[in-house]
Amino acid sequence: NLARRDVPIPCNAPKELLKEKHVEFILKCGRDKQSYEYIMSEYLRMSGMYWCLAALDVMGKVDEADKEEILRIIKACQNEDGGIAAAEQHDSHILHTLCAVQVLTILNRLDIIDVDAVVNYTKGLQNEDGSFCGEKGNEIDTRFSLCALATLHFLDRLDEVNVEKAIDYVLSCYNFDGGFGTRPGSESHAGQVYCCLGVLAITGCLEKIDVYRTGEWLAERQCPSGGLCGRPEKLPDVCYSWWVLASLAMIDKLHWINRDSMIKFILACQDDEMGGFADRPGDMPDPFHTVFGLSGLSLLKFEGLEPVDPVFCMTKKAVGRFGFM
Ligand SMILES: COc1ccc(S(=O)(=O)N2Cc3cc(-c4ccc(C=O)o4)ccc3N(Cc3cncn3C)C[C@H]2Cc2ccc(O)cc2)cc1
Ligand SMILES: [Zn+2]
Repeated sequence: NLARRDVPIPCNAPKELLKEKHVEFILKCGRDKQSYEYIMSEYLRMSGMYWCLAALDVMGKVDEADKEEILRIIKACQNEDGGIAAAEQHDSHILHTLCAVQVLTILNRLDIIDVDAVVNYTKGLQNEDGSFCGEKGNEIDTRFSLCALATLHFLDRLDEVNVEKAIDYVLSCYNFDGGFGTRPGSESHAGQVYCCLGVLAITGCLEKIDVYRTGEWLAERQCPSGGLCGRPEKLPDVCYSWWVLASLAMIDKLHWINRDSMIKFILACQDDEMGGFADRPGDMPDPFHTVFGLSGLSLLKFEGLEPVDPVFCMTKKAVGRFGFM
């Protein structure tokens, strides 16, 4: 049917932030190492650590994390090629390399890894046309351009790759509708818009696109429920809230979204028993949707949360660790 698919918000959905429950939910995720979820999510471990730590940081509770255990795992996950893997004995990947660098930036402990080796690994992923692979010789995706440039940004080593070509490649993925896709000519998707705007924000080139056109494409993602979806006809999902809100914040068009209905949708995605956020009201919560729900609320200036940086989905405090910011 032509009516945009949407999700009803149950009348008994949570209407306030259940902060203490979310802290408990996140701390439990890393504690029970025998649980089915923990073992099955090994391929996500490094990313999961970032999603959990970033969620604690937005809530001002980083000190509750087991820092020594986190540092031990990250040290054990740096491979010979300089990259960092999801877990021990896994292959390096730029997604997990960035997550590890983000965790170490939040903890201010970049000293525990071989930074030069990480830079060398990341450089090796750039192709002739300026694009990046996620791992050597594998698929190309604008997501990996953001991961590579964000990694080098935190290591203050952006000059080690061809930034001009990286920008040209991202601009070659800019679509007529104001969105961005995974590769030139690919369909616009909120996640790719977020990654491509992130590359342009890190390199100070946001003026190279039509921010009004892109702002319109982003604002059109809001559904009657207040939720945001990644593409037309997709159901709203709290992680899309982050991709769209962070993208709007980067181009200073956050006010183009209805703030009240957006907050109502995100709060409705909380699980009032276990804590945590699900992708939409009533589904199972997970750390991924929890960090993006909390960070989306923070961008909307919801009280009781630390201000976050829209490009990196980390607190401004953690990102501003460097003098040069
Ligand atoms: C449970 O099914 C999935 C599906 C995809 C993935 S993913 O790694 O390719 N990824 C991130 C992602 C993570 C979770 C999740 C569950 C438990 C944990 C523990 O920390 O994390 C759940 C979903 C998810 N997806 C899939 C998704 C989210 N909303 C709708 N969907 C279909 C996103 C997916 C891609 C991704 C996005 C951002 C990013 O930084 C990394 C990966 C992971 C689990
Ligand atoms: Zn989602």
